[in-house]
Amino acid sequence: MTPVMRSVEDIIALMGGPEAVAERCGVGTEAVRKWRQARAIPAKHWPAVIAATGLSLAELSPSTPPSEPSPETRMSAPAPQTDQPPAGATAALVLGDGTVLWGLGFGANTTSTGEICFNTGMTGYQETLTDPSYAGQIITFTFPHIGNVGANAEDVESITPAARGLVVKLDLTEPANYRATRHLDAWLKSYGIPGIAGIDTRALTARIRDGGAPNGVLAFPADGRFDLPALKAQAAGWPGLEGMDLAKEVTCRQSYQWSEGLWAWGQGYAKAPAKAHKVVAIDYGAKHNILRCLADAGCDVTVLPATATAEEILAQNPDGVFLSNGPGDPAATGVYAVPAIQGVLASGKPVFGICLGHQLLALALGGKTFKLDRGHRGANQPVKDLATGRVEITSQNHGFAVDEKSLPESVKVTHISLFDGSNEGIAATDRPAFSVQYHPEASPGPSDSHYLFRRFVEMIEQHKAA
Ligand SMILES: NC(=O)CC[C@H](N)C(=O)O
Repeated sequence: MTPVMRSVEDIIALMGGPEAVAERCGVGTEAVRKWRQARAIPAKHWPAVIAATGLSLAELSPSTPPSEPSPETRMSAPAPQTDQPPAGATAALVLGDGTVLWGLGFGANTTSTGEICFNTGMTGYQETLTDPSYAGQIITFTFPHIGNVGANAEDVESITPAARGLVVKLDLTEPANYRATRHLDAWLKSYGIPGIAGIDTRALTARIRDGGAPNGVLAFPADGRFDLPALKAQAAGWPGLEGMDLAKEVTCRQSYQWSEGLWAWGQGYAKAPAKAHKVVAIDYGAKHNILRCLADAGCDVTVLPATATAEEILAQNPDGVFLSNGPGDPAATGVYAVPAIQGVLASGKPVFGICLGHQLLALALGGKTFKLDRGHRGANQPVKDLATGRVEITSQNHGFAVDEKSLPESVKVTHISLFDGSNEGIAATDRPAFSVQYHPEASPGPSDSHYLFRRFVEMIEQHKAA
């Protein structure tokens, strides 16, 4: 793997377009067309490119996604020396296999370790960064303009962001939005989160697509010194998300009441309407907008820590129990969460789960989960409702999934992903319990699936009436 700094398209644009490139390199435009197709410029032309752009050698190593190289135009020269920071580089993303990607640091001067995933959302980076399900992960944003609307105090999904870092293509610009109260850089610094810009995020995403999400280290040292052997060892030595219970790190320490409703243009967050039903929400790393959606649907929400036992949950005498989203491996969190959920199911109370809550419900009902080769993260993921045939565009963020083959007869599949056919929803046929893998609360993303909160409340109403 070669380091990734500039894409071929970027280099061509910098040089003034394909004709200019052909002229500077002394080739025909057909050759340039082939380079674009192969996403690589033959090494013998690099001196001409360096002369025309003023870029350093290390910045000129176009990525070559493993699945798409065209053999005749593939780079033939040895990869440039990556262990020396190119001029101007202030941060490094070091992958578990020793690959070093250099870039410009922003946010906090620190070093952080995690799984490098990618998110395809074009909006809502602040909500994404504050989604507790990103604990243990460094997020690569495929959308290049991250930071352009700054940061504010409203678009947050938790009190303290759990994401370990962010990787972006373009350097952060000044915020241009009337709601911005801070620069994203200052906001990240205040939470100790490092970022790196100048990375060819398309190539990094193609790499994750082809080889799975690597573990890595994002280093933005204040003194500009990189101990690469130590960083490589740190990246290679990180155990990975499988088997990791991260819910216990992000859950609330004690129970609390939630009363904020949904956000409206010009009004901010509403006071929740009259509360008809008492719902206990188990916080495995709950996004605030889920709690807002429950409150908006008429639920009086009491939030309990992830480790709450069935007795503690049922002692609240809830009309329904909600299982939240959260980070890490569901099987690891399931060690203590599954017995609690099974106790709740045995009581016959309605249960609704989202994302990690969906996976934990599946485990509690006798199913299994596994790590996906390619996680789903973005705000535009199509899901099919098998009962109606309708397609919902959904917000998603998960790296594990429910194994449909493992589900007992008493559990039916209700939703599937139209991207890869993986499971997106289940319902028990013998009790009032259902869940979805995606995020009906959006934030960020579309609100096609808000009806699920209504469905939960209807289930509670039916159960109360019975
Ligand atoms: N958003 C979530 O709840 C994520 C669930 C789980 N941590 C996964 O990655 O699959």
